Amino acid sequence: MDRPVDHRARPYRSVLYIPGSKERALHKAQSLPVDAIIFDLEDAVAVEEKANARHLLARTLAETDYGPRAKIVRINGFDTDWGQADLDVIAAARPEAILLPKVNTAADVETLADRLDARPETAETTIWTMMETPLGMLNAAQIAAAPRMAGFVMGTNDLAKELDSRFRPDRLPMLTGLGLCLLAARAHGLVAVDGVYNAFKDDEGLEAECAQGRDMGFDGKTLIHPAQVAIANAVFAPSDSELALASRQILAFEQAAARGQGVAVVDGKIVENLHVATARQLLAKAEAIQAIAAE
Ligand SMILES: CC(C)(COP(=O)(O)OP(=O)(O)OC[C@H]1O[C@@H](n2cnc3c(N)ncnc32)[C@H](O)[C@@H]1OP(=O)(O)O)[C@@H](O)C(=O)NCCC(=O)NCCSC(=O)C[C@H](O)C(=O)O
Ligand SMILES: [Mg+2]
Repeated sequence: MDRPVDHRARPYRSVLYIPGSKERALHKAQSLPVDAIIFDLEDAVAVEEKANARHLLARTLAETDYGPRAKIVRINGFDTDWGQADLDVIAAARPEAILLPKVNTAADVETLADRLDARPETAETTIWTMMETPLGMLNAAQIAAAPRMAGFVMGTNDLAKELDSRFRPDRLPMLTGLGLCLLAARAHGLVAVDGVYNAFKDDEGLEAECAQGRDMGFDGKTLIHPAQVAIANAVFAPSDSELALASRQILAFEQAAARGQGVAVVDGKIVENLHVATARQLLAKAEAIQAIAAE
């Protein structure tokens, strides 16, 4: 039997949006140390630029080597005038993943999956969804289980609009929705990336929001400007002290196991096999980050 694909095997600490209409930014991304790029044809592209942007993006994807960065294309929804044309043009570039905005139900994903199934060039393309509507968040578990699903991206701007909530540094109005999506993502083995921090010159605010997202369990943060990349990469990478502790936990547990015991104690805290699994996961993540840095 085939082993299930581990969508979280590669890092997604920094996921940068680039408007598909901005040629200079599309080229700049080749030199930025991001883990993934979302090439955007939706909200970052003005209506009058939609057609040009999709052709510019298809050409750029065909001609440009983005190295180890994961490449995700956000198309417009199929309930707009542009969604189907976006897919028709972008499919030829064999995108790794298509990101569908404003998804409300698993049926939205199935519609896209059927259209991908119908084209040989998108046989390997996975689906990511923007989680940004109240209905979508309430249906997160069914959406996560839909065909070809590989990742969730939180759309906190749209969610704030829909909730009519105010910006708060602690993101209290968002936490229920973010938590529902994280539960669904983890239940179905998906990547989960946190929403953007709009004030792209406020490093302190960004760092605090990244730390909150990391504490909650997100894999990384979506970003809107290159100046945000270093902070997200640092906050979502395992720290030196976390790695040292993980190594000590594994060693202590192995030594305890050799003595026939199922529990070790490190720094006054118990270490059981589940903690060892987390420690191994952390070391694997650090290795994956090193591997893409070396490419
Ligand atoms: C926010 C910006 C409009 C600022 O643009 P600009 O004033 O041009 O920035 P700079 O002059 O500081 O740019 C310096 C250089 O960096 C390049 N650049 C800028 N932004 C990007 C980027 N995103 N990716 C790659 N490169 C970028 C510039 O080209 C300059 O390069 P160079 O001249 O060679 O030095 C702008 O940053 C921007 O448009 N950001 C993206 C906005 C966006 O994508 N928005 C949509 C996604 S957010 C969203 O929709 C979330 C979700 O749906 C929700 O609901 O929450
Ligand atoms: Mg949005």
